[in-house]
Amino acid sequence: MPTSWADSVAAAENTAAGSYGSSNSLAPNRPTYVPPHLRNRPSSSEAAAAPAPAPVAANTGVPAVSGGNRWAAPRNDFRSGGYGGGGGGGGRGGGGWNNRSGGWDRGRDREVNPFGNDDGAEQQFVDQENSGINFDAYEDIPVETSGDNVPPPVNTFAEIDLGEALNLNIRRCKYVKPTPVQRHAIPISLGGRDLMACAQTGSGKTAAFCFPIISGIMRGQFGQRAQRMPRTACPLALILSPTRELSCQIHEEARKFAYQTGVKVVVAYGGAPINQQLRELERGVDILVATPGRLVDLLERARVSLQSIQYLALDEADRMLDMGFEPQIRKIVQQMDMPPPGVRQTMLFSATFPKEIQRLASDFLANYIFLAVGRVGSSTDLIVQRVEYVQESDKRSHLMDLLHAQRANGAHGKQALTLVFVETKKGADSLEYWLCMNGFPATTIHGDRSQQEREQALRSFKSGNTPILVATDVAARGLDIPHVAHVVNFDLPNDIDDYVHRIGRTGRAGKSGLATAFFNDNNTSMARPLSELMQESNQEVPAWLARYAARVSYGGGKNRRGGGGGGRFGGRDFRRDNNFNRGGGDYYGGGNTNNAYGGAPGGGYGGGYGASGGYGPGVASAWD
Ligand SMILES: Nc1ncnc2c1ncn2[C@@H]1O[C@H](COP(=O)(O)OP(=O)(O)OP(=O)(O)O)[C@@H](O)[C@H]1O
Repeated sequence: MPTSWADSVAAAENTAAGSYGSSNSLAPNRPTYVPPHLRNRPSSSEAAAAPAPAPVAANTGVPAVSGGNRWAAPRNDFRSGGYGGGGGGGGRGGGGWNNRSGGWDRGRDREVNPFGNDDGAEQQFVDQENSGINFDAYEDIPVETSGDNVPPPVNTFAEIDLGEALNLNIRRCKYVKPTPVQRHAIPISLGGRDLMACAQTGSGKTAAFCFPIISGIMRGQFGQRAQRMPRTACPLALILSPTRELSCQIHEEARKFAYQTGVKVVVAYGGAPINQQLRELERGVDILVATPGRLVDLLERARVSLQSIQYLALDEADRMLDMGFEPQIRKIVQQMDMPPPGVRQTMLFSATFPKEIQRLASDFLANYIFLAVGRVGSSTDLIVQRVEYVQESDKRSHLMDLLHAQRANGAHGKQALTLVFVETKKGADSLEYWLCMNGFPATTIHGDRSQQEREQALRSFKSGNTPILVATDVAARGLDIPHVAHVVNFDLPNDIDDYVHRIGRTGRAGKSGLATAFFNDNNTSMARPLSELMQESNQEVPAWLARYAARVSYGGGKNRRGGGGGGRFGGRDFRRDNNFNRGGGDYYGGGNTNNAYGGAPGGGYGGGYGASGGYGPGVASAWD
């Protein structure tokens, strides 16, 4: 039985044409390429697998925050003194609200409304859910926490005292209830605890680290910000991310969450004129969102000092700590003037967290809580994953085939937004050119394009003007592009974690999505991790891929799963490994698992949360 429209096409091809002629006996017996106009259409039920883009929802208008609020005092009213004492985040969680101005119209600066027009009544967004979010998809999601005295999760935003202005912005965003990672991570961070959090792509991690930071700054308990030099900016929070586009996106999101809270968010990233960013910084910054390279530049010019940092968040933390970025991150976090772990609060977030990276990351954390949201070692079930055996020389025509079928099945013959990942920058350019020549409006994003071109490409893709975006891994992580219907791995990555992030550009925020990968003999090292990942996320693994997976031995390396590799998101806290549990549990103070997938009976949440220390080292809690 065909399992996708592409399989249906393949089935039709099988009857219409000969075999691929591959000499490899493992390769599936596939016909030669037949142009789409010569083929039968796939069956209609399966054709629906490539969802059409929904209309883009416009932002609602935003009324001004009304009434005298608690943040009516002028900004920069930090109490004098050090870090608020207590170390280890002590004193962060409690206390009242400091007076901060709602909106930061100091001097020349007026806060621009990030929600767009101000013409809507509040009721308009209060009653509305964020369109298209399928919360049911998250209801049964397993959650695992480990560490000392894990604060209990919340079920609603109302249960958390985030502050009136931030709550209003949450409603403006139409977030009705917190996603699972938010339910757990926000109370942990508000409790002043360091956190390593692992949750699926598209599950709302950005808000999970932004809300506690904004709320904490609104409380304003951090004392006077010492300024060594008049032109040196001293942010209270630093959010680092690996790509310029992701930093921009986090900045946009954080500006919405911080609107009229008095908390100012500034972004700094490479490839854009530094002078403009310097001017922004001079006007004041509470939260700095940055890429590591540009930040190092600003630090070396002494235009930014990290001495007042209270919150450090690393988004895509495993990427930030892998070989490419680690030296820069160590320089920023350990060799400049940032307060040490235990004084600042540190939050690490990603959808993937290999154990070796967890080990590295623990240098940056103090007595942290590990949080895993999602079934252990799984990809999100919301993404339908297909793998097709395609020889290198057939990839273009095969892609064309997919795009034709997708267009034919799309609403009003429109092309659904399709993100095509390739390995090289040259490959991206040449595929883009070829697609355009063949009547498929495409654009490209990769490291050889100017920042202006990259941003323009992203805009053009998002708007649907060029519904096909050919990208290198620069677009693999974090980008939240609404209505991406299909991710095509034209060239498979060499690392299964990269695959997880790439396909995560679709199927976001509870929506469904489709991911197709082209596999051939150049990708044999991916056969096993790919088939395991597909199995774990309830996908059908083609028999030929299972054969490859069974034959190919893979002796370690990044794709090794289980033990050293650490699995996909939902991976386990590396402190639970035997090595780290010996000697009385310095690292690991307990584990709580809240999950529908079996496990040891007994226990439960109650015992794990008490101040008396939770579960003993290495003892897994009950699964609810
Ligand atoms: N509580 C919520 N209710 C409704 N929508 C939400 C909520 N939280 C986040 N979202 C939306 O979900 C989408 C995905 O969120 P986000 O980009 O933070 O995911 P992520 O977990 O960081 O993904 P990735 O791993 O790919 O970086 C965004 O469009 C965001 O606005």
